[in-house]
This record gives sequence, structure tokens and C-alpha cells, in this order.
Amino acid sequence: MSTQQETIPSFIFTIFGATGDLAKRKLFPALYSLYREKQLRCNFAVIGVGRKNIDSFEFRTWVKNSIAEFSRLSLCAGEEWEQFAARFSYISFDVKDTAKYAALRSLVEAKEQENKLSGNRMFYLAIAPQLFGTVATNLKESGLTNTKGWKRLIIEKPFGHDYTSAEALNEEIKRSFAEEEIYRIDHYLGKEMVQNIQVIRFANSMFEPLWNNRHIDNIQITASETVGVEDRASYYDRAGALRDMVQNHMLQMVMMVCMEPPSRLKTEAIRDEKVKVMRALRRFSEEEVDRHIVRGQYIAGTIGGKSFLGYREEPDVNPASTTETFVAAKLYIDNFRWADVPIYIRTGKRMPEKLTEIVIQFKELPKRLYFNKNNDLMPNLLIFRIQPNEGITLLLNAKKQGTDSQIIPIGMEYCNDCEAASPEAYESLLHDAILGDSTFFTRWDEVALAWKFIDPIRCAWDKDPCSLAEYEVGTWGPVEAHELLQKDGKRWWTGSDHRERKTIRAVERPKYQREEE
Ligand SMILES: NC(=O)C1=CN([C@@H]2O[C@H](COP(=O)(O)OP(=O)(O)OC[C@H]3O[C@@H](n4cnc5c(N)ncnc54)[C@H](OP(=O)(O)O)[C@@H]3O)[C@@H](O)[C@H]2O)C=CC1
Ligand SMILES: O=C1O[C@H](COP(=O)(O)O)[C@@H](O)[C@H](O)[C@H]1O
Repeated sequence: MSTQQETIPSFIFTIFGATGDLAKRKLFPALYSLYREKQLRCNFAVIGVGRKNIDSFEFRTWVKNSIAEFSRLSLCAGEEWEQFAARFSYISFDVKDTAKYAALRSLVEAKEQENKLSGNRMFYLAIAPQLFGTVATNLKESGLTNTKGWKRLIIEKPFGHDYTSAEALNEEIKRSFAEEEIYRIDHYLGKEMVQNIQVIRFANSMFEPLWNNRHIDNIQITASETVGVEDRASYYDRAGALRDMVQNHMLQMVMMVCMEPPSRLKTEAIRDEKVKVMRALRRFSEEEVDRHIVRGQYIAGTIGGKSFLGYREEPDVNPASTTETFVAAKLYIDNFRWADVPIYIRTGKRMPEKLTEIVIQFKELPKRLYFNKNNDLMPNLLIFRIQPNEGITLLLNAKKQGTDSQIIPIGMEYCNDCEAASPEAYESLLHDAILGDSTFFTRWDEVALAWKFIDPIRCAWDKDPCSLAEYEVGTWGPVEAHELLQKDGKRWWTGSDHRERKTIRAVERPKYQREEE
């Protein structure tokens, strides 16, 4: 997130879907944090759009309640709250009703005048995906995109459900907004430690020389969740883990880890390098899917002693559903740097822990010769802990204190959020969108290539429902997911593997400084 507050322009922010879950849990708390932490040192106004028949006063109470419940900061009171709340207005209409956009336009213009705003307009689509295109078109046809300032469209996931639908949606919104005005959200890109991957890779001379197939044995990316389908069955049962997590968040993490250093730290230079990873990502034919990808669905079991239903017993899920709630895959990036390095990814619901981690496993030394009487030397691992306990861990081997020359695995650990909570992903992303920095939003070609990778997998599974394995709630996925690595003589690393090691904490300000300091 940039800190150039003086460059933040005034703007009006229209949120479609302002009475919905996303706005309540993420958007209002994010705006509030930016405001309270003085990241929004500019004049702004917010207009909420929804169908609920409420007025602006009731809307402000809704916003207040959402902040009280979901903000990481405490709610301010008195005049301070009133000043913030006064920026919020609400208009109720059905976004499919073209005629109603004239009223929205009048409200936007009135608020711009009242607040002396410069005509910059940001539109956020926190509504069902089937309405994205309709709203974008209506914004243009009503003249709302016709402004003397800039205009930007922030669009939520899912961006299509396959390549064809994503392309059709893109064509539709392109008629109203240029590519550089479209901010496609992938909230994983707003996470502190996902953004930190680039810095750790490109600002440390010790890692970059090793970042290739000569030194890296394999890469593992895990995004496990303890939650189940919750109340999202109508969406999730049609999407499944492949579309819900792999097409976007998992592949974005693959891109961040595997991209080449960009020629400049500029948005398009960075995105160009990410796209090259997607171009080099090996696509599987329908026949190859089985050998590289495992899918599973949870059956009843327990997490931490608490019992949970199986996926098919969940409310609103088709009792014969073959939707996957877990995916594990072995990927390859067919380029010079990554040839023959397997990239294992796995994601699933109702697993033992909520955890997102990237593990870089380095190749082993000729260990049979040195320091390894017991043949149990651990490989070096570099772990990006995306969440929880943000940070990095470097796992090494060292001599155990004492006289018996025993070697023990040790961990060096840096904690990113021990001193202070990190900003929420949505804070970071909203801030960047206001500044016009789209680095951590997805460009159309990234999305398109991700769908082209996903579609044949989906097709293969649709033809072969038997490829769905079961896993018990509270486990690390079906046995086939473990076999995927065992066949290669490898194993998944999980949080508990490294937490058990003796850990040395890395400090933010090391003792070793240059003399002049
Ligand atoms: N919730 C989340 O955590 C996440 C959501 N998303 C995405 O964000 C988007 C919104 O999700 P979410 O907030 O959960 O959905 P909700 O169903 O909770 O909210 C939908 C919102 O859209 C409004 N709306 C629906 N239809 C219309 C219409 N015809 N005209 C005007 N307003 C309408 C609703 O207004 P009203 O209720 O007043 O009718 C409500 O404000 C989706 O695209 C979803 O995929 C993405 C990631 C996470
Ligand atoms: O986009 C989504 O992400 C969440 C997981 O996000 P996280 O920030 O909590 O890791 C996932 O639960 C949801 O199914 C998916 O739509």
C-alpha cells in the first residue's frame, strides 16, 4: 500500500450491493479503517445502492452496526462518528431498472457539488455476478461514466464461471470502462504476506540466486479452511473449490512465487511477468487430469472435538452433489527457471486448520555423506505464512547444544503482525484503487489464461463423476492427495511440522547495522 497520502484525490464512491454481506463485513470496515488511520486525507462521499427500502439515516445505522461488528478498530463516537457518517447516503432501486439510474446520477452530482468533489467516480460491484454486466452498461448509458474526473470500476469475483462466460463479461464491461479503469478484485492480492513475496524475493540477495530448478526441489501452496459451505450453497454447489479458490487465489499465489523479476516496479511490468507464468503453466488434457489433480468432498467428522455434517447433508446442497470441496494438484511451469520443479497446491473446506502457507523446499545436500548418521536430515524450507500468524520461517539444521554432535532442525522466524495488526486485504485494495494503483488487481489476460487452464479440468470431471474422492471433516483431504506426493517421494508440509521445531525469533531491527548508522 502506498503512503503518498498527499496525492489521494477527492472522489465519490458508489457501492452497488451496499446492504449485502460483503459490504457489511469488508467494505465499510475497510473504509472506516482507512479514514481512522488517516489514509483517506481527502474529501469523499459514499453512496450505497440496494433494493432494501431504507433511507440514508437508516443506512448510516447499518454502516455503524457493520463497523461495530466487523472493524478491527473500535467505533468512534460523537462528532467524530457524525463527520464520518455524514458522508454516507443511500438510494434504493433495482439495478436492472434502467430508468432509475437518472436518480442515481442526480444524487451523485448533488453530493459532488455539496462536498466540492472533483468528479472522480469509483463504482464498486458488490452484487451477484450475473448483474455485473448490466450495471456497467447502465452506468454508461445513464451518463454516470461521463465525468470530468476519472472513473473506475471495482468488480468482485467470480469473474465468469469459465473462459467463455468470462470473455463475454469482459466484452460487456469493456464497452463502458477501459481495461485500465477496471479493478478486478482478488482479495488474496491484498493480503500483506502475498504482497511481501515480491519484496522477500527481490530485495534479498540470498534468495534470488537459489530461486530456480537447480536449488528448489518443490513448492507447496496450501490454503485450508475449517469452515464449510456456510450459507453459500446456491453459489458454491455450482462453483466448487476449483472455480472458487484455484482459478483465482491459488493461481495468483503461484504467479507471485514463480514470476521473473520485473524490469521496473511498475504495475504493467509486474503484471506482464505474472502473465508469463500463466502462459508457461502446463495445461492438462482431459486424459492427464487424473494423474495430476485430486478432488474431494468432505463427509461428516469432527474438528477440535466438534462434529460437523458432510457436504451433501449441508442446507441447500444437492444431496447427490458431486461438487468438490477440496482440490490438490501437481503443476508445472514449463520455462527455463522452473523446468521439472513440481508445484503442489491444495485447498479445501472443513480441514483441521485455517491456514495459508507457501513452502519452498530446497534441494538436499549430498546428505548421505555428511552430518547424517541417522539419515534423517531435514530439508531446508522457506515458508511464507500468509495467514494466520503472518510472517516467514526459514528452517535450517544446526548442531544441538551439548557434546553429542546431534543435528536438530531449527526455525528462524519473522512475525509480520506481532507488533501491530496488519491492514485487512480490502483496506489495502480500496486504498490502491483510490490512488489508481492496479498492481494488486487482476488484468484480463491473467484471468483469461487462468480460465483456459481450469476449463479442461472441469470438463474432465464433469464427464467422470467417479473421480471425486471423500475425506473426513477435520482431515488434510483424501488419501489420494497424499499419494500424489508420495508417488514423487515427497510429502506435504503442514504448519505443525515446523511449529514443533526449536525456533529462533528474527527481530525487525537486527543488531548488525552499517557502521555509519
Ligand atoms: N460475501 C463475501 O464474503 C464475498 C462476496 N463476494 C462477491 O461479492 C458479491 C456480493 O456478495 P454478497 O455481499 O455476499 O451478496 P449478498 O447476497 O449478501 O448481497 C447482495 C447485495 O446485492 C443487492 N442486490 C441484489 N440484487 C439486486 C438488484 N437487482 N438491484 C439492486 N441491488 C441488488 C442486495 O440488495 P438488497 O438486499 O437490498 O436487495 C445486496 O445489497 C458477489 O459477487 C460475491 O460473489 C466475493 C468474495 C467474498
Ligand atoms: O474467495 C474466497 O475466499 C474465502 C477464503 O478467504 P480467506 O481470506 O478467508 O482465506 C473462501 O472461504 C471463499 O469460499 C472464497 O469464495
